[in-house]
Amino acid sequence: MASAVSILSKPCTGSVIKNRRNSRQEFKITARVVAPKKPNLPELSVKSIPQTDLRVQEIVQRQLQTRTDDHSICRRPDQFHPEFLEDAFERCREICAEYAKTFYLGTRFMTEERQKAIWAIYVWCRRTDELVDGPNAIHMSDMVLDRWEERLHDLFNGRPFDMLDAALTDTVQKFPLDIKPFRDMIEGMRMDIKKSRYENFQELYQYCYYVAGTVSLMTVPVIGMAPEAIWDAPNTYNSAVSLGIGNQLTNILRDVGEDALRGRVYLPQDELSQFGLCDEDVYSRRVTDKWREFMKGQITRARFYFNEAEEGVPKLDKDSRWTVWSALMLYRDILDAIEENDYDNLTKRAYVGRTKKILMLPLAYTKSVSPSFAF
Ligand SMILES: CC(C)=CCC/C(C)=C/CC/C(C)=C/CC/C(C)=C/[C@@H]1[C@@H](COP(=O)(O)OP(=O)(O)O)[C@]1(C)CC/C=C(\C)CC/C=C(\C)CCC=C(C)C
Repeated sequence: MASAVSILSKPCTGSVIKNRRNSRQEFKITARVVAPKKPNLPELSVKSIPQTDLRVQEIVQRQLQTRTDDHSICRRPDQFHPEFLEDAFERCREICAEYAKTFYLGTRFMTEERQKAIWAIYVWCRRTDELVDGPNAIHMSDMVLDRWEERLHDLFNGRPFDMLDAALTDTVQKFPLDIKPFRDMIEGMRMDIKKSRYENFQELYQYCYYVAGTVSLMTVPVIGMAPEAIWDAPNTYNSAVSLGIGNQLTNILRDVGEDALRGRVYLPQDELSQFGLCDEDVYSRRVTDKWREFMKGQITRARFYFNEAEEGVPKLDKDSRWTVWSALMLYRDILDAIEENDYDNLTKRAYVGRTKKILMLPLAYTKSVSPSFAF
């Protein structure tokens, strides 16, 4: 994925931490991260593969290296009373179970420590999103986001503001999480309040990275990598970011009609006009042949990111692969559902039925253990 990678032209070395900071391993990165193969899109959309440098590899390198000294100050194992922490994680679990049933189900296949960490991350992401999308969004301003960012710094430095922040403080003390993806997500919220149109795919990609690619950078240190794949960490993180991008692009395609009701069009304006379309066509809610052709290209591109993501799953810790295959397949199926709706995402919301979701779980499990999907 061109935008999210910086080309690693020479090998570099360092120490890597797998989940727990005290289990370090030496690693050597020799991989050359290359721009992706172009998806088979109508010609007008191909040039939209982004080139923006989001400095993802800097985050990857930092996550792989020993935490810096300023983080060590907050490593006191007895910082929080165990009962307080238990309550904090229980609250995170409840929120995740209530608001994100599918994610919650996915986390149930993980170890207890990992589950708790993912719930804490989920809750932080949800609260961040609520600032701009929730009932108090009317009070949203740059100042509110600045204050939220200050709180983020505080919680990373062992000074949580409330119980839910404390769950994340405990998580960043146990797993090698970097603050940058969290700050980038806040940046995505800043972008969302300022912008309701995206000129081209590069701009849209940047938004998707901020609000979803960042989730991947937050979760990989928790779900862990296979020890034999550590040397390929940069490519694995790229695949992980692709999963976030694929998910967000899919969300956007699923929600075109709903977003339009809020005056938002998360589709590249230049591509709309290349297909002879404009905002008015979105607002009119009429599914025309032009719209169908346009949607085919958008769906192909979203699938391209899921295919990129697939390459990374076998490089994850074996205990996490089932969950990730499930997430990937569940979201990708939404694209099939849009096709099944004959590309009507203006008046209908595509969804994957319960039976299909349940049937998909053993398939995901088979992939997670099958040698043909092994690294
Ligand atoms: C089975 C299943 C779904 C498993 C869960 C996998 C998992 C650990 C996900 C992370 C959960 C998390 C911390 C979410 C944060 C909240 C957030 C911002 C979610 C956004 C998704 C859509 O949410 P929304 O509620 O708007 O959508 P619905 O209306 O409910 O459809 C996001 C768009 C982000 C999604 C991003 C990911 C799922 C990426 C997660 C990355 C990995 C698990 C690493 C994968 C690694 C490789 C190598 C492929």
